[in-house]
Amino acid sequence: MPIVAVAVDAPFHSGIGHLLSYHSECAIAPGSLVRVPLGKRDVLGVVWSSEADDPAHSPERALKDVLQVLDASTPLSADWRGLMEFTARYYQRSLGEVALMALPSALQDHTATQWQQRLDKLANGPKKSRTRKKAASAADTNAAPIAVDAAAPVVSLDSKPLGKPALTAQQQQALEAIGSQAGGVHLLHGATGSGKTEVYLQLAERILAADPQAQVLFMVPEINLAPQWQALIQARFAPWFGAECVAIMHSGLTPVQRLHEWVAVHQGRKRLVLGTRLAVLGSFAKLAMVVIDEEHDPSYKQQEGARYNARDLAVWRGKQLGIPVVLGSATPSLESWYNSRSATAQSPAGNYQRVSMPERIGGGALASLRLVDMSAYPRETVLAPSLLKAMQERITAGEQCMVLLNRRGYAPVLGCGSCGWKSDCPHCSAHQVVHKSDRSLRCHHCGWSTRVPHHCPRCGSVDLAPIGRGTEQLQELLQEQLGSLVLDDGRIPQVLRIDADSTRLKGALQESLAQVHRGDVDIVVGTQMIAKGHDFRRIGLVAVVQPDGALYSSDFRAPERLFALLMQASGRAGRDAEYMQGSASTPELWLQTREPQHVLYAALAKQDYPGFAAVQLREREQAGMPPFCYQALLRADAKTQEDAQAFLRQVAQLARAASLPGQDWVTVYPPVPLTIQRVANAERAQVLLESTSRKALQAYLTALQPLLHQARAQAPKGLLRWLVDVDPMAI
Ligand SMILES: Nc1ncnc2c1ncn2[C@@H]1O[C@H](COP(=O)(O)OP(=O)(O)OP(=O)(O)O)[C@@H](O)[C@H]1O
Ligand SMILES: [Zn+2]
Repeated sequence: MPIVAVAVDAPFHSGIGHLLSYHSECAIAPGSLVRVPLGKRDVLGVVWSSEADDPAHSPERALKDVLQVLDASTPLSADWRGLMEFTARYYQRSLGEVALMALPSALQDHTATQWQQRLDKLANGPKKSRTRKKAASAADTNAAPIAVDAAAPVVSLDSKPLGKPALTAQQQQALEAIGSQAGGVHLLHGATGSGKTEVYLQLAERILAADPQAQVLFMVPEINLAPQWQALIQARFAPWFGAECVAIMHSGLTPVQRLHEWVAVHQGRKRLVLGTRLAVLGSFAKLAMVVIDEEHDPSYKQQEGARYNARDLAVWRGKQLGIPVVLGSATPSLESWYNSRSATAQSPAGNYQRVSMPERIGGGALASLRLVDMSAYPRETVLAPSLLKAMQERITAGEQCMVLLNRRGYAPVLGCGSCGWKSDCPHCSAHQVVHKSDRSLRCHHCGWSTRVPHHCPRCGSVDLAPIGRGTEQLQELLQEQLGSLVLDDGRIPQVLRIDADSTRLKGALQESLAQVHRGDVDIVVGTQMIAKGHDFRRIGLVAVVQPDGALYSSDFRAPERLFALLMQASGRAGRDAEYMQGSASTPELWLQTREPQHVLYAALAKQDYPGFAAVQLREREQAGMPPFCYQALLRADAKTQEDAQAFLRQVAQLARAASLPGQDWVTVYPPVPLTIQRVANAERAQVLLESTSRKALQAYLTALQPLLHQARAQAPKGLLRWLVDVDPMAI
C-alpha cells in the first residue's frame, strides 16, 4: 500500500515541515484534500506526497489509513503548495498550520460526499442569478463557468463596452512601462489622487483579454476599502464577465461565503479577486497578476499566528509564477523604495521597476501645509481658534472637512483630582479609556470593561475627570463650536464620527461613508481608518489634531509611519480639481503641533516623499537598520517578567552552546520588556535578532526551533508561550 504524507493542522512540537504519514489503497495526487484520523478526531488534510511503501519498513510502521479523498475538486496546485512551504519555512511555522490557515475553515467540516454535493450545487448555480446575468449584458462572452480542466475557448474580449476614461499622459506612460513587461515587480509611486486605480484596472484588462483563463488579484490593506474597490471593478468588468465577476476574500465574510468564493477562484470561475492580506494565500486556477494598493500599509502584516507579510508573499509568488506584481503607493515603504532604487557608482539598481505619477488628475494641487504652533495656547486647547475659523469658512462655502485624531473613545484616561488615581487596567500596563457613549472604562488591549465610577475608587472623592481627548470628545466639541451655525441651504452643520467604535455594527461603516459621499455630513471626525484610500470628492481641508506623539516614539519606523499617514490624510483633500476650482479654494492640511520646526513636517510641507525617504534611508544605513539588515523577534509571554526573560536567556545560552548555523552573522540582543509590558496578565519580553544576511538569519532561526522546544520543556512554570516574528513591523 502506498504511503502518503499529509499536512494537517496540529500543534507539532518537532518543528517546521512536519507531515504525518498514512496508508492509502492507491496513490493520491499531491494537493488532494483528504480526511484522516488524528488522535480521536478525523480531520481535513492536504496530501503533500505519495510514495510506494518500502516493504523493509512496513512491519514497524503501524500507519493509519486515509479515510476519504475529497476528489470532487482538482488538487491544490504545485504553485500553491510551494507558497505554503515557503511561508511555513520563512515565518517559522508548521506546514500544516499554514496550509490549513490558507484554506476556508468551512471546508474542514466536509466529507467527500458533502464536498461533491456542494460543488455540484455551485456548478449549477442559483438559477435566478444566471438569468439575471444574461439579461444584464448581451456581450457577456463568458457567462458559462469556465471549467479549469477543459481548455476554455479563446474568446476575444472587446474593450469597447468597458466604460473607461481616457488616460492622462502619465497614466498612459505608467501603463506602458508596466504592461510592456511579462513579469517583474513594479512600484507605482503615484501622488494621492493621481489615478493609480485606473492604471491597475487597465493593466488587468490587458491581462484578462490576453488569456481567457487569467486571473487578477487586487489587494487592499483594510476591509473598509473593499466595497469601494468592489464597486469599481464590478462596474468595469461586468460587461465582460457579468455582474458577479469579483470574488471577495477577507475576514468579513461568513464561513460559507468564504468557502464559495474560494471555490470560485480555485476553479477559475471568477477571474477577478479582491481581498485583504489572506487573499495572497488563495488557490488560483491561473493567477496572472497581483496588484497591492497602499503597499506600505502595516496591515499587510499578520499580527498573530503565522506572522506573514502579504505584500512580501505576493512578490515571492509573482516571481515563482513569472507574473507582474504591481505595488502602488503615494508613500512607499522604505523597503520597496530601496528595492526600486536606480544604479549608482557604488551600488547596482534594485530589483523593482519604479514608475512615477507625480501629477493629480485634473491638474489639481496637493494640499498645502498649515502648521499651528500649539505652544502659543494653553495645554488643554483642543482646537486652535484659527483652525476652527478655517473650518467654519469651508463648511459655510459647502465644502467638507476631515479631522483626524488617532485615539478613539472620549479620553485616554480618567483621573482623580484629589489623590491622583488613574484608571489603570488591572490586567495590562495601560490605562482604561473613557467611553462616554456607554459610560464605560475600557482597556483597548485586553477588552476589560467597567462602568465609569461616580467616586474615586481609592479616596472616594467625586473630583474625577477625563484627561486628554479622543474622537468622541472631539466630535462633541466640534458640534458645540460649529453646530450653532446655519449653512446657506438652511441646514445646521453635521459632525460625523467614523472609528472602530462607531462602525462596530455590520453595514455601519458603509452607511457612514455613503453619508460623506452624499454630502449629508460637513465634518468627519475619525481615526486613521478614514485617512487612506477613500476617494472623497468634496473635502477641502484635513486637520490632524495631535500628530506629535509619533515624533518621540522609540520605534525606528515611527517617522516613516507618521509621514505616510500625514501624506495619505492630506491626500483626502482636494481630490476633485474641478470642484475646488468652482469653490475658488485650495486644499489644505492643518497640523496642530508643538514642534513646528521638525524636519519631518518640513518635508511634508514640500510633499517631498523622495527627499524624506532619502534622509531616512541614509539614517537607516548608518544605523544598520532595515532595509540594510534583516530582523526577527523572539518573544516570550509569562506570568512574570523574570520568567519571560529567563526563558529567553536560556534559549540564547542553548544557542551559543550549540553553535548554530549562521551565528557568526547574527547579532542576538539581550531580552527587554515590550513597550506595553503587560497585556491580559501576561508579562512580555523579547529578544531582537539581526543580521545583514537574510540567509544566515533564516538558517539560524530554523536551527533554533528545536532549542526553543527544549528550553520550553525546562522553562519556569510561569512561561505561557513564545513566538517568532520574522521581519517584524514594530520593535
Ligand atoms: N484618466 C482619468 N480621467 C478622469 N478621471 C480619472 C482618470 N483616472 C482616474 N480618475 C479619477 O481620479 C480620482 C482619483 O483616482 P484614484 O482614486 O485612483 O487615485 P489614487 O492614485 O489611487 O489616490 P490615493 O493614493 O489617494 O488612493 C478618481 O475619482 C478617479 O475616478
Ligand atoms: Zn487590559
